[in-house]
Amino acid sequence: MALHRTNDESTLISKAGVLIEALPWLMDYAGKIMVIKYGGNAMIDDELKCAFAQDIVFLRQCGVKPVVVHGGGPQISSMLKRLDIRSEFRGGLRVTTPEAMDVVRMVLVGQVGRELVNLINRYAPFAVGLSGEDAGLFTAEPKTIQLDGEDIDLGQVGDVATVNPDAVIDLIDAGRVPVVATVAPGPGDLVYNVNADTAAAALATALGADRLVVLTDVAGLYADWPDSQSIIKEIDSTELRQLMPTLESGMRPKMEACLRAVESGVERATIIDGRIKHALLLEIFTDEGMGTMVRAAEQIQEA
Ligand SMILES: Nc1ncnc2c1ncn2[C@@H]1O[C@H](COP(=O)(O)OP(=O)(O)O)[C@@H](O)[C@H]1O
Ligand SMILES: CC(=O)N[C@@H](CCC(=O)OP(=O)(O)O)C(=O)O
Repeated sequence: MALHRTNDESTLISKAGVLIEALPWLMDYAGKIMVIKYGGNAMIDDELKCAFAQDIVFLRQCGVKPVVVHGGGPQISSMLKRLDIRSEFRGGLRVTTPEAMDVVRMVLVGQVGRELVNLINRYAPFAVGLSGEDAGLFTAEPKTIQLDGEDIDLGQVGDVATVNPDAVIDLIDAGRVPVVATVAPGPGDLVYNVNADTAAAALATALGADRLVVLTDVAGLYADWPDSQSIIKEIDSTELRQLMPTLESGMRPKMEACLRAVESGVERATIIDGRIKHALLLEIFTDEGMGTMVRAAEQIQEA
């Protein structure tokens, strides 16, 4: 025999309220492709990683088609340190020597990707890991940047040159959840290190995804970093373009990626705080949402 634990009526009503609040969002997003970028800085501990995996399974069970693109910057840095290989960031990107590239590939594909696949598959056999090297998913072209008017050589760092999303679409159609690591083949028979935000935006565009959601380690985009009063709730692409030169470090490739995505047809790109448990579900299924949402200026005018 099992007895009911007594819950007062208001607790029960508020539980039902949470479910009902999700209803319009469930109806809106069923059948839609959502690219979710999981940054290495948001993979703080096992509990958070498990909660992320649960959120992905939850989305999939609700009929959403989630595609995970993962980072792993801090995990790469710690392995490079253990192996005594020097690495530095310029303009938010890791200068990648051939020696460092072996480590990037090993950590992203063989460690971070594998772990996420296993966490999701604890619930149901949905997740399949792949990288830009699989089935021609991405090709890379060497990335160059300018800092203070100077050309910077980033080594084996790539931008996405082409995307062939067929393998990802096959997996989605089979009810799977693709989990993508962002290394990609490019010129000179080399493999390139592609920033995960950049790759997520390119994949979201190629898939015609409805949404790009980026989990990171801040509450959102700050207009005046690090003034905590300056977190932006919503910004359009024109305003973001103006803010771009003021952005520092990892936020620059991230916001560039969001800009590219919304200007290429992704309806919304959102930056959320992945340090909060179940941030993804809170963003997708609550009216309030989380973090900073970017939309194309033209789209807001049309609405
Ligand atoms: N304007 C800004 N708003 C928010 N964060 C910023 C801003 N400028 C710089 N940052 C930094 O960018 C970091 C996020 O980028 P990054 O470390 O590359 O994250 P991830 O590993 O999730 O890709 C934040 O932790 C913060 O230190
Ligand atoms: C070129 C470049 O910087 N590549 C990144 C790839 C991983 C990544 O983007 O991870 P996060 O999302 O956790 O930052 C790196 O080597 O760290």
